[in-house]
Amino acid sequence: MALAVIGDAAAVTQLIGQATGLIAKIIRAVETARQNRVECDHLVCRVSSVHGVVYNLPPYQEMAPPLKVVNHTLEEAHRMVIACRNRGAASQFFGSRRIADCFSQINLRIAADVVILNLSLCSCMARRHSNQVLHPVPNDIGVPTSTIAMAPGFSSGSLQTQMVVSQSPSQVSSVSFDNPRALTGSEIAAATSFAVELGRGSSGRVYMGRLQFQHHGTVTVAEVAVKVLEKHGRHGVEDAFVAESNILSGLRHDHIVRLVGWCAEQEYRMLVYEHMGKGTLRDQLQQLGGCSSASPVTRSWDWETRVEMLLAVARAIHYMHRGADPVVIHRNVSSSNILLDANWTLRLSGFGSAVFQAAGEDEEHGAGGQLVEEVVGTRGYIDPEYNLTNRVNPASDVYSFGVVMLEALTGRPPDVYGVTLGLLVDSALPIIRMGNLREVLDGRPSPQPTRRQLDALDLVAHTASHCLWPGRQNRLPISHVVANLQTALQMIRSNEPVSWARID
Ligand SMILES: Nc1ncnc2c1ncn2[C@@H]1O[C@H](COP(=O)(O)OP(=O)(O)OP(=O)(O)O)[C@@H](O)[C@H]1O
Repeated sequence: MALAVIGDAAAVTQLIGQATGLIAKIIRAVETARQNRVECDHLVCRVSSVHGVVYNLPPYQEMAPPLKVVNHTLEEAHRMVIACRNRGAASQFFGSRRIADCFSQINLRIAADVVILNLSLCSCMARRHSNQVLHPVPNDIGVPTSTIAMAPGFSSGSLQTQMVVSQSPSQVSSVSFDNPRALTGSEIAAATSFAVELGRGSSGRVYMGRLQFQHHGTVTVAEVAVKVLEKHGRHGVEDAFVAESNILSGLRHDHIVRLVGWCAEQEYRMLVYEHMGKGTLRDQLQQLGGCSSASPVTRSWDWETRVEMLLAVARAIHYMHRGADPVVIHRNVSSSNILLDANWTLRLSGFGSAVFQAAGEDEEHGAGGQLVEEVVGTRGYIDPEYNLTNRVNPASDVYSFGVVMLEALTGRPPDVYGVTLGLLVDSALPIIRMGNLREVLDGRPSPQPTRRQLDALDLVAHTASHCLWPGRQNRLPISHVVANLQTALQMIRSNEPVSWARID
């Protein structure tokens, strides 16, 4: 009898738990549905403001590229609104979280497009008044009187700027890699028309430009990449800007991308880097982008080249962890953040999520790590321990680099493998750990690898496997990774047998 009463009580407690869970779910869904309406209202506001800007644009040919991007985004916004209007109330309610995300994404994209439209106009005007200097300046009421008529409802906190044309001759002083410096809006406007997009990342879009460089007294004009930071999800523009300008301007290494300067005028935050003309390591491994059949890398994209490139990245990471003061943790090492310049020199980039190691956190592979507010990084590369605990340390970069090594060995992307969707680490690593490297080895560099190549690649695979332990105290220190890759390269290059010891 007593047992039956206890049984009934447990069942009732379970039902109460279920009911409160459901109530919480419903409240959350109603809140999201309400938020959707707010996002929808924002969309209407943004779209009408874009209308105001676009309607009054001068019909300059240079404005075509940013206008095409705006039109593309507007078409998507239109499709979304139609889809949303045609969905039944019930399906809107149940899919409300997804709808909220889509609306907020499209709002951010429209905002970013308008920034680019304004910057392009600044740049275009600067070119048309080549002996005049243009400064984007804030306007009390946000209405740019001279060039762009404002849409009703735009406030001074909006993305609009006013063009002020001063009569002094345009004087863009040179830049140098040795001394990255603050650049003015007019210098950026003279450097790029924002017409050629080089790529997009989680913190912004990157455009082609040209700047005058000074090196040992010689002045040359060279291509640069201008990144316009934009608000994206929870990542603040300011955080990415401060991280990248502060951290990158202090780093000097042959295999780390070089910052030329930065611009922080009003709401604009821009970073200027040397131009890396041959795309990303990911593109190269996938034979995309700048990887034409005529490319020397494609033709000689053999095992020696791959190991050489891995060694270059490992040296860059070693410098951040052991040579830089304070130590820098990149937090987003991936093959898309490894870029190649016109001479095929490889450099690590994407420092928007990097952090300085906090004082006292000097254990490279300790169980701890510094607590960060948000886990950032790229799917497929994130250290599982950091993902679980929000604590990051240099061993998190070692893990991500382990994934890059797997990509170089298998030629596969980090998050799709074979017929099933999944992470490369989960599918390829167990095979490698069972000693069957050849089953997953990329066949493109050499269909029949030599004995010496196989031995060297075995060492690379062994090293990758020791970077990829879930527990960070078991992972190899980056100095051991560098030593093993050096040995592997020596083995591939040498005609003589190389005596070597792998370092675990
Ligand atoms: N210096 C450069 N030269 C040429 N192209 C570049 C350069 N920097 C970035 N890009 C291109 O722009 C893309 C995005 O850049 P980047 O990775 O720096 O952006 P991000 O917002 O920091 O990205 P994430 O944080 O997602 O790594 C790159 O994948 C590359 O295609």
